[in-house]
Amino acid sequence: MSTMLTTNPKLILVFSGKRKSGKDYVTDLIHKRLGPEVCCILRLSAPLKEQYARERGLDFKELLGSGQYKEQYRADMIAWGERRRKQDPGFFCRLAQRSATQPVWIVSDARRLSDLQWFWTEYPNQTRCIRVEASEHTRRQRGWEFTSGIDDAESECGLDQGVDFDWIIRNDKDAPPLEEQLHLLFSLAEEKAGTETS
Ligand SMILES: Nc1ncnc2c1ncn2[C@@H]1O[C@H](COP(=O)(O)OP(=O)(O)OP(=O)(O)O)[C@@H](O)[C@H]1O
Ligand SMILES: C[C@@](O)(CCOP(=O)(O)O)CC(=O)O
Repeated sequence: MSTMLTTNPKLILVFSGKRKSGKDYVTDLIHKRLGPEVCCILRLSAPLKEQYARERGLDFKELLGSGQYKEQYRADMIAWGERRRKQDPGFFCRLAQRSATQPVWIVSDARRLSDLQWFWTEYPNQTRCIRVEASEHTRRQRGWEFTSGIDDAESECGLDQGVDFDWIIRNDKDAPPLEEQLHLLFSLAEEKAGTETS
């Protein structure tokens, strides 16, 4: 199925990282800094969770949150999503970008090579890939617990090898401040969006 691209972004920042590494925290920080006129956050999991919640009568907003509610359904959501991706790898990417009109897109939750490949194929000049990293100790402090069948499966490990990330962001207490690590990314986004202040 050919992709009807609704707009032509200047820059697409595709984030990935393990559970509780801080993908949402870091992308929310970037969104606040650049502002809603310049950038929007695309969550590949949002259209998945919306349809999954509708089919099962669950709370969509809770599934989008960072609490324990979504963890009860994670394994089943992963399986549900993988069945859709098997038929059409770009299914959730297309849905997530359908109403994006800002010049800078932040994709907060890529998890598979097929996610990256979709953006590299559709937007080869605009796409940059960023990995958010945090130690297991830090992640546990944020509420993560290793779960067999999830943390050793594609949803969490699909981008562990074979990706030459443009940036690695370390989101631990002993890492440099996020604003410092994100400085060049902010500059690139402001340049691409034509909002840089001299
Ligand atoms: N640098 C930070 N300082 C303070 N709190 C943080 C930081 N990074 C993450 N957190 C907190 O840790 C928790 C997990 O972060 P976040 O939800 O961004 O992780 P995630 O990678 O999106 O996880 P998931 O894949 O489970 O959605 C949140 O409560 C978030 O507010
Ligand atoms: C089902 C899934 O989309 C859940 C993601 O939830 P979250 O980004 O961790 O809040 C993960 C996946 O698609 O493998």
